[in-house]
Amino acid sequence: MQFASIFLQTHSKSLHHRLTFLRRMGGGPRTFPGGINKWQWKRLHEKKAREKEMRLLDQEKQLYQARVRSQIRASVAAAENPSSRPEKPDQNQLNYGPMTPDEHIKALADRFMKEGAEDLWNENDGPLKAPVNKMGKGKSRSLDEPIDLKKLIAERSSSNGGENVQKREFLGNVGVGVAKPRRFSTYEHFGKMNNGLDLVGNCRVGGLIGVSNVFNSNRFYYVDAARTKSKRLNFVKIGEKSAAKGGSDAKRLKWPRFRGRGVNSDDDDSDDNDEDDMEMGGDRKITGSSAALGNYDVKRTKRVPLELLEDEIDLSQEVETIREEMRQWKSMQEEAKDEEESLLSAKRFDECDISPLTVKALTEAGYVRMTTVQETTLSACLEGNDALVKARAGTGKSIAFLLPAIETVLKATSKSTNQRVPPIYVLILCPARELASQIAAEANVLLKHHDGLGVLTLVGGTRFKDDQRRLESDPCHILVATPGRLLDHIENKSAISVHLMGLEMLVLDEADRLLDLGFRKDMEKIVDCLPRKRQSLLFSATVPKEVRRISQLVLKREHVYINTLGLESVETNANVKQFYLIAHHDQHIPIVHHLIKSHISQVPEYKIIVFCGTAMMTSLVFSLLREMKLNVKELHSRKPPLYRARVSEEFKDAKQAILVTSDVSARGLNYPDVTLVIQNASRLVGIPPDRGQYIHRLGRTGRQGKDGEGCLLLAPWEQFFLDDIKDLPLKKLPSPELDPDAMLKIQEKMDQIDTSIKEAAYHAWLGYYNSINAIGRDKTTLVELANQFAASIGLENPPALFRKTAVKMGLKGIPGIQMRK
Ligand SMILES: Nc1ncnc2c1ncn2[C@@H]1O[C@H](COP(=O)(O)OP(=O)(O)OP(=O)(O)O)[C@@H](O)[C@H]1O
Repeated sequence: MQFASIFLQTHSKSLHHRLTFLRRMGGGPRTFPGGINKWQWKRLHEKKAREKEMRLLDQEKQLYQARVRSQIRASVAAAENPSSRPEKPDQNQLNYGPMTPDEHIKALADRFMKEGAEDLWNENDGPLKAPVNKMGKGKSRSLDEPIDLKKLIAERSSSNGGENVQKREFLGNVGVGVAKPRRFSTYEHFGKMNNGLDLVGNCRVGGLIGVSNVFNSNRFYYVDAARTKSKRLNFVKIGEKSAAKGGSDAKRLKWPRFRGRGVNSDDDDSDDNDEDDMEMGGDRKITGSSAALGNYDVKRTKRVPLELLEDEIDLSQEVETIREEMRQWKSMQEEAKDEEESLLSAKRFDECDISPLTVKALTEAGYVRMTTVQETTLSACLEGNDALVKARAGTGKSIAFLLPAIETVLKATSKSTNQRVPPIYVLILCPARELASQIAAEANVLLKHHDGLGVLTLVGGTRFKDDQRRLESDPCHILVATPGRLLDHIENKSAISVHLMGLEMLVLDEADRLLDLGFRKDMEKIVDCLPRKRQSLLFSATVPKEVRRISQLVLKREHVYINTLGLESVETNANVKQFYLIAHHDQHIPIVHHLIKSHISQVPEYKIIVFCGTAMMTSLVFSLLREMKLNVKELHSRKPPLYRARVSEEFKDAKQAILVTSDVSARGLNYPDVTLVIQNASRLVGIPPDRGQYIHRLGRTGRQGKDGEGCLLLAPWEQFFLDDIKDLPLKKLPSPELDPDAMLKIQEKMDQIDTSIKEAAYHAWLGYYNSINAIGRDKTTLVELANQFAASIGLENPPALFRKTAVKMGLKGIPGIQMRK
């Protein structure tokens, strides 16, 4: 101890000197994390700052490209139809049309501008106002006329930039000929430089000071002051900059394009000379030094001149792509117009070879001219041919088969003598009760003046005995039935088989549905009981190849195939705008709610149908939307027949209503003036089982040439379905911004919904997804999906429930679940 104290006394002074010396020479104490010295620390952070800078430059480049594209788009669109789109759409309203240039740019900015670069975007951004109005001075430009971007830019510059250049307003501005000056930050500091120049400064990350007319000055300076925790501003004095370069504005700097950091190393030295001296308001001097450790990340990077960027982008290709898009959109619109025109043919009913009494009834019902499908099929059917007819939804197929059906009955009754059992001459089969009732109602309209001819329906949900009584007491010539109930009668040896002995014509409406696996067996049995000598007519909006093959089951070999669509055209109505939206499951219900609300706000006489995968899911979605105080009705197979009939009638007559329904309403039902069809919030609603069903569901809107909209909602893993409908003109919608309050409320309401409804929906969901085999396609296990689904509807203890359900349903071979023996 003593030795130590003597040593300290004698050496303390020199030790102190040595330590001091060491500190000076060695870069100070090791206070930086990781044991690195201050220079390493500085270099590390400079590197990070450079990387960040690169990212921002890249994002800005993409935004620039987007702006150029948008500019072209605006000019082409405006040239074609200056008033076609509003300049600034109402943000609260959902717009299903093509994005305006503004929306397009904003969407791109949202996509690219991440990581602290949000400030590069603000509301003043966006494309020019339709340039043709100013530039073309009223002249309209043709789509094919080449767009001279340079000229366009120069004209913009001269029209709005001249004054700015004189005044030298330093307003941030990126883009080609941007009409409005752009401010890049939410925090802006306006001041006057002591040389009299106006200045807009910036104290947020990504702040950018530019010159308002980029094509005259070519300079951008980047100032990042966010990391300097003090409120100090860091500006680059642009006036000095040009002086330092010894050049006027006319002299361009040869900066390389996005090379390395996007900064010309040649200019780095001169930048140092410029060191950030700037006076604001003539009395405040702001100084920043890049040599100071605290300011290591103060950047004064020159942005790449936009002219150079312009060279880099292959504009001709961009122009061509955009032109092509515009052409497609235009041709779609024209097609929609043609569609409306071509729906009705020139031929009138009174010119046809049909009973004058039928013509009278048609005229009274307001039908004077035939639709295309009616005109095309009538003569072939009257000649007695078997026919397979394909025509778009809502084009009048029902009357197309009812007219020859009535003629058949008239011919048959005129021939027949008094028979003990009055025969049914025409049997019309269709897949759903509501559709059967609708067809019967339409037939009654046409039979109005045909005394003694009658129509009857045989559908499920009614008492068997009642059917029998009606058949006996009220003999009919035309029977409209669903396959299940008709087969019940045939198998129970009711009088129906005898009535059907005299059958002359069999009609299958929605033939592809009746011949698919769900109904095939029933159909085979029914057809076996019918006389072979008959005429058969098959009608549908979709006729897949396999259905054509199976149609031999019903049709004669020498039948005619009438396709009113033409080979090239799509199966959906051109006047229906189709969109799809991909979003995670937990967002689906809020999105459905959002879509409905937006639509209601835009369309006063709205009529919306939301399609769900199963009856129980329909029930769940209905309960939730009702809790959200929406004017909803529910229609699915679990509801009693009278209730179904009432709801269907109410929705038909309603001016404002929302129908949440299962596929019982997907086909044939003619609800007038439906404005929007939503299919499908997959978790809770369910993607359509196939392409055909998508088309039929969509066909509930845009009927008789009217306008309509359809939105398909998919979960990310359900995107495979898009392959099945890739030939249809669907456009992708960006995910909407959901109202957090509404989301919260939906969550609350979901918690209030009865657990039994949720469990039933969950059970139905399992069966549904198992049946459409979605799991195999996506390699996602049903268990995972089931758990996600359960969580999204707030169902507790889903694994146990799943096991129970899986065992009950006999779901085998599903990855991720062990079946108990
Ligand atoms: N010649 C006509 N003139 C005017 N309207 C007609 C004519 N023919 C049918 N309509 C009307 O067109 C609408 C659609 O008819 P219909 O239900 O028969 O279409 P569809 O082709 O069978 O549709 P889906 O494929 O959905 O079953 C109905 O409201 C019907 O009254």
